[in-house]
Amino acid sequence: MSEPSATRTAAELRALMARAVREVRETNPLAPSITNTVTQNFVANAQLAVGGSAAMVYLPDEGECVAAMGGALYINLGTLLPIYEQSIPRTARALSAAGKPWVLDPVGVGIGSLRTQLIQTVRDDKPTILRGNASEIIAVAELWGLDSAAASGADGPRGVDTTDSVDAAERAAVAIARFTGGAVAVSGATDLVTDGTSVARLAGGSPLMTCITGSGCSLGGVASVYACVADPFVTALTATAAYNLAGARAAERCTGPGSFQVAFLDALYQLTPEDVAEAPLQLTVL
Ligand SMILES: Nc1ncnc2c1ncn2[C@@H]1O[C@H](COP(=O)(O)OP(=O)(O)OP(=O)(O)O)[C@@H](O)[C@H]1O
Ligand SMILES: Cc1ncsc1CCO
Ligand SMILES: [Mg+2]
Repeated sequence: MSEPSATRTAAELRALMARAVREVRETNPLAPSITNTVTQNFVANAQLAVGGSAAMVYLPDEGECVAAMGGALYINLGTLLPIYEQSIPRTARALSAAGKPWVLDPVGVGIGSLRTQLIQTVRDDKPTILRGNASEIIAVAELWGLDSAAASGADGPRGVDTTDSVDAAERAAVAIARFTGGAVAVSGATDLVTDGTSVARLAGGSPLMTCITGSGCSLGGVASVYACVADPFVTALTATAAYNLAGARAAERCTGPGSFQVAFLDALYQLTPEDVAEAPLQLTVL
């Protein structure tokens, strides 16, 4: 994995994004997951489509085992089971102790007490990449005490969906990235990715991505594949750009959500390093 430098230009980042896409296709890295039962199959298929390898587990010792085995891990809180009270903290601790990259998707933060408890428990294990929709990112910044005003003007998640705009989550995202030392990716019509030093806005995708379940979940899974070969900011940018391109292309070839999902996996599979390097990306240094 390459080390991040302080601040990089858009051209430097684009070259590293292309390298990440190429390296994943050449090395087929394993990025195991503890993820929700709704979208598990789609997450695994998206990881395979970009050239990675998937393995989904549930139990505490399995989480620790795959944390040692994989290049990076994906933890998604979408559908919690009682055993996750042990599996998720033990896996996050193992990752943090081993210095392994991992991606956290705090799906549905606010539903029930275990989700809140788990997000608070893994705070100091510092996910390398926090990925979520705008309402989820705002809620995590507040739960972690990083932006006490974050949720004051926010509407909050509605189940697993956002009610807030990506721009409304910028301050929360920057605060989280500065705390973790990693990257935060906020999804929406135009996505926002930050490492706490720079903020990138990436346009593209399709509104059809909100008509199928798991675009966001699988984006997190694909990010964990790129995390096996790239630093956090490059990882989050690469996955986000890949999704925006594949979403836009799939929308041109489909007749509705069902055929969109199939076309989307095909488009992910067909993406080249050059495509990703040329994706829309607007960079601002803070
Ligand atoms: N209106 C839109 N136009 C274009 N792309 C979009 C739009 N809304 C979301 N996307 C894209 O869809 C993907 C998932 O983002 P979204 O914010 O829907 O995630 P999510 O709410 O976590 O999804 P889920 O929890 O269902 O997996 C991202 O790649 C994002 O860029
Ligand atoms: C619909 C749904 N419910 C719990 S997880 C999930 C997948 C999208 O986040
Ligand atoms: Mg989601």
